Amino acid sequence: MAATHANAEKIDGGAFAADLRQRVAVEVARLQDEHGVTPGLAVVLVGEDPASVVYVRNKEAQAKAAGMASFEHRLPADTDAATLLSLVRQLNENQAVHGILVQLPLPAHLDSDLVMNAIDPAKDVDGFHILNVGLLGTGQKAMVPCTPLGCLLLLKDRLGSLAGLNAVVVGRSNIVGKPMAQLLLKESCTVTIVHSRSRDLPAICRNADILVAAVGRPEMIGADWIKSGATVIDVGINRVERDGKQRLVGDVDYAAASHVAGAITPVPGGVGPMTIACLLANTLTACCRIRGLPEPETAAWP
Ligand SMILES: Nc1nc2c(c(=O)[nH]1)N[C@@H](CN(C=O)c1ccc(C(=O)N[C@@H](CCC(=O)O)C(=O)O)cc1)CN2
Repeated sequence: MAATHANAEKIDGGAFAADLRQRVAVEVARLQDEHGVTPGLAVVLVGEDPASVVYVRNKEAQAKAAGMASFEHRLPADTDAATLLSLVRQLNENQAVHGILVQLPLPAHLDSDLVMNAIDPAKDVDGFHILNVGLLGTGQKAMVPCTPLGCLLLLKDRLGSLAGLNAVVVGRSNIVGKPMAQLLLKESCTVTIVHSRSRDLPAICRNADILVAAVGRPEMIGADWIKSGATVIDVGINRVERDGKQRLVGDVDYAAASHVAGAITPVPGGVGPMTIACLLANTLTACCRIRGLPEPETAAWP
């Protein structure tokens, strides 16, 4: 039986993201006034995966709302690799484009590593290019993947220094789990990554001051996996049917975990909105670096 804690604080990622977007918009306006430069974000969607269609639409709308130029590219699901790579090369050359994002997942016939590594690393606002992966892994100035960056910002806002805390990351994906672990390590946490083959997952998680759940399994993490007072970051976005209705739930059983955790992100309204806000912050940072201008105040890394 897990020790109970007064009801956990709900970490409002929606509000934090709105504030970050606003701060990015202020810096974009300043860049235009002082240097005549407008940051440009190119978003590429291949196919019509329903969730991706929504995410891409939101990215474009939020880029425009922040005063950026948005370059939108929709390609059919049967697009071949040569066509996609040719578009990426054109965007690499386009001086009005400072950030390039190819929405994942790509259709199965396309090799996402090949596509990510074709993006100019300076314009890789997703931080998925192998050069940025290596820079992050060695603690150097990199473009940092948006979702883990959003998680880190929420954690630092709540906890201040993370040094010395036990952090457990559940999931080892290249998009979230691995970069999240790197970021926490850079913050001097003691980091453990667990995954489907790990032994006694609940016992390892119960040792976590910070628990980041990124497995993609609806409500897999219950109250008895959580240390009393821990900060829980739920990256999962799972669509489930409950009482005949479609609902969105995380990887953590929110209601149960709330009685044990000290603070927890909800789904929706937690990590999700931070992903796009961090994308805008990365695009602004990329623009400043490419133009040789000082780093913007919203550049959260390193
Ligand atoms: N090239 C990339 N592809 C993907 C990324 C990424 O960072 N780069 N991440 C995810 C999807 N994603 C952004 O692309 C994303 C996911 C969720 C949200 C979000 O705002 N979620 C809301 C709920 C929205 C809903 O109803 O579905 C929330 O959690 O509150 C934004 C962006 C995979 N692909």
